This record gives sequence, structure tokens and C-alpha cells, in this order.
Amino acid sequence: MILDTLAKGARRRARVLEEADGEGIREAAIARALDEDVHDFPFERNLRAEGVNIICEVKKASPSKGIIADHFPYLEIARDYERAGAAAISVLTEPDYFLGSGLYLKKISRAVQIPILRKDFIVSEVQIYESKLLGASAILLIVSILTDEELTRFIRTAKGLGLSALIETRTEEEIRRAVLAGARIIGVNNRDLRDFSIDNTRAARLHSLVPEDTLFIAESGIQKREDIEEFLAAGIRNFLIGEAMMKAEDKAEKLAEFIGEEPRVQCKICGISRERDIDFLNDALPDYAGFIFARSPRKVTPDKAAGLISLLDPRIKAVGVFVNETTETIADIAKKTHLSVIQLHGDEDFETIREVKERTGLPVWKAIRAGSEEDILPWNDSPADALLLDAKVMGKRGGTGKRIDPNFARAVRKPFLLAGGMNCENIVRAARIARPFAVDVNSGVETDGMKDKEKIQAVIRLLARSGLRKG
Ligand SMILES: O=C(O)c1ccccc1N[C@@H]1O[C@H](COP(=O)(O)O)[C@@H](O)[C@H]1O
Repeated sequence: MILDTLAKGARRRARVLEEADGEGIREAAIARALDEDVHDFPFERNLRAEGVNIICEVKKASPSKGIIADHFPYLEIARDYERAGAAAISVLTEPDYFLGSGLYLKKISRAVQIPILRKDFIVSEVQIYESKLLGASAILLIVSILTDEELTRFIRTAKGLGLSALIETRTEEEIRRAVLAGARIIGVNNRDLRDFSIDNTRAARLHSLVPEDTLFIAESGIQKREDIEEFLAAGIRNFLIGEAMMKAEDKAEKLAEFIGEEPRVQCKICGISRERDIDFLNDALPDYAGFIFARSPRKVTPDKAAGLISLLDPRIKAVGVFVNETTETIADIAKKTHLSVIQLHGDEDFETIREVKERTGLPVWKAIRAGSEEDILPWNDSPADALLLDAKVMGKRGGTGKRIDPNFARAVRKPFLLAGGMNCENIVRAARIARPFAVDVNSGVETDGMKDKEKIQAVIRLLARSGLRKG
């Protein structure tokens, strides 16, 4: 049986590794874990995020399909997965049948920000230490090739290193063993590795046996949206998809098909200060253009802004960004420059928001620098028309390029925009988790402090290809 052959090969490689420098690998991995925050477990955190979470796989070949990708630009594939909004990336490292490599994992983990699962046949602790050094955030443990003692010990070793362990099962009995061993994440493989047959009902059938607080992942054989819909009906929302993602020419479009969303997100490009920027926007056609009237490298004078806004395509609404400005000045500038929306990005209170709304007759967006959900809660009662969630950075007002945890959006009870370090790499996943009415992109579409035409176009196109915004 292929699984026995794969496990045998893994044992041979683990022995070579152990003999070469088992002790050194162990020590280096433990030192790295001590250096990091080992309680963070980003793989698990991402799978607990709102909505459908998909782990996309990087694999050149498989024993069932043979060569999947003749051309295998693995770094580009991984970056495309990240941009497409993958929750994590699974990287095959088994060399003989999957033509994988530890080097692929090492390089991918440096190229993307999302967590990486090492997909291999782990039969020895030295492979777990090695996974840590390669940059994995999670490892796969296959119940059928491990004893109960090994399973328990490997889960514990992984945890001590800050690695999550995805425990792969195929039967009721294996789920029982996984639970007893202390699994926090259980996967059910729809593919039978004895004969490679696929049974897409398996994960749905076995799901109910897994305790509620344990993460559940349906693995293998998922090809189209209808497959996902069947799993969703069974209460499953985390998936590991290999071949279908590898074969998809446009990863963003394929992931959008799996997730199945209605276009609902608008886009604001902020910090517009030059005629060239207006040309970029008139070409890309975002929904809003932001003009900053506060202290900032992107600051514009009212005269300059009036000139720029007069050149703006009428389909793009002008947003004025103010920090602790007087209501009178805001009203004057709004009139002079023909603003459509006022964004208050300072310490403005409810009373000021009310005054600005009254004096200008315009909608007001209140920016909140959120370090936690608690920072957001009081603003749900504010008179602002919408909130704008931005990152909290001590001593800074905005334009920090720092990300906000999109899960904070759970606390918002009003229409809101998501801002803070949005760029082509993170915008799709953040928008899917937070579900704002608009995303706000500023420093993430700049090069050397200037707005960059290619980056603006890339963000706008990506939002459309991902099904988030009308194209
Ligand atoms: O961009 C600025 O310099 C700025 C200055 C003062 C207030 C707000 C500012 N920008 C706003 O910050 C957010 C997020 O920006 P980034 O993507 O993190 O660079 C955005 O809403 C801008 O309008």
C-alpha cells in the first residue's frame, strides 16, 4: 500500500537526519521557539476566523495524479494564494512521490505572511524539530501511520515548539484516537490512500464525531463550489484544497468561486496629492479618493485639493481627512473643494461629529484606532454615519501602514470601512473576514512615499477577481 511505502521512506529520511545532526536540529528548534511567542499558533487562529477558510496547497505531483504542475514556480504560486485570500498554505515536502522539498517550505515561509502547514509523512520527532526550522506554523500527523503513544507525544512536542498539529483521520476509530491523543485540529481526508478513491461524503459524515471546540478540516477531492456547499450544509467551513487550486490559472478567481461571494465591497484610495495620482484613479476607478488636510507627508492645501478634485472622474467621491480641525474650517474646506464625505481621524467626540454633520450636510466617517474590540464598542452609539477601523500606533494618527486584526470587526454595529496597512497581499482575506462596506488603501499602494499606478490597479483588479467588488 502506498501509505506504507511513503511512511517507510519517511522513516529512512528521518534516520539520516537524526544521524547527521539530530541533537543540533533539536537545540536550534527549541532556541527558535523560545525566541518567538509560542502561544500565538497563527495556523489555528486563521482557521478560527469568520467565514470560510481555505488552506491552499503547493504541490508539484502526487502518487494519485502524477505530475500536477510541469512548470512549478512555487514562490509565485504561494504569493498568489496569499493575495487570493488563503487562510494558510500547505507545502508538500515529501521528495519521492510528491516531488516536494523542505527548501520550498523554507523559501515560501519567508515570502508570505500567512501560516504554512508542512505536509509530509511525519514518523519521528526530528522531523517536527526540522519543520520548526524550515519555518512551518503547523505539521500534519497521519493517525494511520502512528501509534497512540507517538501521536500523543508528537502533538505535545509540536505544541511546545509553537506548532499546530493537524491530525489527519479517515475513520471513526481514527477520530476517536485523535481526540484521545489531545488533537486540537482534526482533518478528515476524503481520499483513501489505499486506492486513491475519493468519497466526498466522508468528512461530512464524520464531522459530528469531532468535539465542538476542535477545529475541523475537510481535506482532498474538493473541485468546485457545489462540493463546498455540501460541506457547509454539514457545518464544515475549513478546507484543504490541493489539485484544484494548483490547476487554477487565476487563484483569486478560483478561491472566489469556492467561497462564493456577492460583490459588496467599495474601495477608497487615500492620500491623493498630485495630478498624476488623479490620472491613476481616473484609470482604476475606485469608489472614493481621500485628500488629507492634516499634518502628513500626504497633506494637501485646500487650493491644491480643489484643483485636484475638479479633475477627478465624477464617479469617484472625494473624502476629506481631518484631524482635530475646527468645524468652521472643515465646513469651509468642504465647500471650497466639493467634498462628498468628511473623515474625522483625530480625537473628535460625539458632539463634534454632530456639529460637522450639521454644518456640512455631509456624511461623516469617524476613524477609530483600534487595538482591541473594546476600543470599538463605545463608537457604535456615535452619530457618525460610518466608522473607519484603523490600527492603533502610539503617537501616530494614521497612514501608519500597520495592520489591524480584521476579526475586531465583530464588535462593530454600524457600517464601517477597514483601513490600516491594506495592500495587495492582505486585502482580500481581511475584507472577507471583516466584511466592511469599503476598504481603505493608503501607504499600501505607494512606492517611495508616492502613489504607484501599478499597485493601485493591482488592488482594484484583485478586488474584482476575488468577487469582492464589481469589476
Ligand atoms: O496618511 C496619513 O498620513 C494620515 C495622516 C493623518 C490622518 C490619517 C492619515 N491617513 C489615514 O490612515 C488610514 C490608514 O492608512 P495606511 O493604509 O495604514 O497607510 C487611512 O484611512 C488614511 O486615510
